[in-house]
Amino acid sequence: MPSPVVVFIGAPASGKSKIAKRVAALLQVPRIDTDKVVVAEHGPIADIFDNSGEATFRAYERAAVKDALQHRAIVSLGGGAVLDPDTQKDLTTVPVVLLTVSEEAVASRISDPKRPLLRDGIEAWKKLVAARMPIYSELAWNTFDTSAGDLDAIAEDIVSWISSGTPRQGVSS
Ligand SMILES: Nc1ncnc2c1ncn2[C@@H]1O[C@H](COP(=O)(O)OP(=O)(O)O)[C@@H](O)[C@H]1O
Ligand SMILES: O=C(O)C1=C[C@@H](OP(=O)(O)O)[C@@H](O)[C@H](O)C1
Ligand SMILES: [Mg+2]
Repeated sequence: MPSPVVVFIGAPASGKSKIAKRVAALLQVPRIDTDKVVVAEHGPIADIFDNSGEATFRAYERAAVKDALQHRAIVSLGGGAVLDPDTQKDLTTVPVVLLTVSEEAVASRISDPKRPLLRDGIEAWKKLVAARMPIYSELAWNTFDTSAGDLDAIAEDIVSWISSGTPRQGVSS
């Protein structure tokens, strides 16, 4: 069965969707963003949370992740997708890139109302990230920080790592 070239995980607004798009373009491989799949199938994420609740969103998300992981693609997950135990299990066998971002750098990126879990702003982001970091770190084969530097340069660094055979480097401090 085909499997992803690389899967992006990490905090909301760490740059997963944007960087995955650039990496896919550089490598000329299809890109699948699981949030985009959920939106195409079920409508805006904020509406799903408001009308049906987070559990329903997570079920839609898990279905999108399960399908995405069966394609040879660059895959970007939503920040909370790794909370699902089956997704954690699935991610043990594919190259996983963790994107990180500092609290200072992310502050200006999270005003977008599309993320219902961040309606309380930076404090909500900090809590989410602190709770999830053990899972992110456990799954990551390599980590790239997006706090500084432009998106194209970060994407090029990630492509170099992929081209070198995705060696496991763990989480940089
Ligand atoms: N290195 C960066 N420099 C500047 N802006 C960035 C950088 N990385 C991400 N962003 C911005 O942060 C926002 C969130 O990016 P996105 O790819 O949607 O993150 P995620 O998918 O991780 O939530 C976007 O507006 C994007 O342009
Ligand atoms: O962190 C989360 O739980 C979420 C992150 C979002 O994706 P991004 O990480 O791409 O912003 C999106 O899946 C949803 O709003 C929930
Ligand atoms: Mg995204």
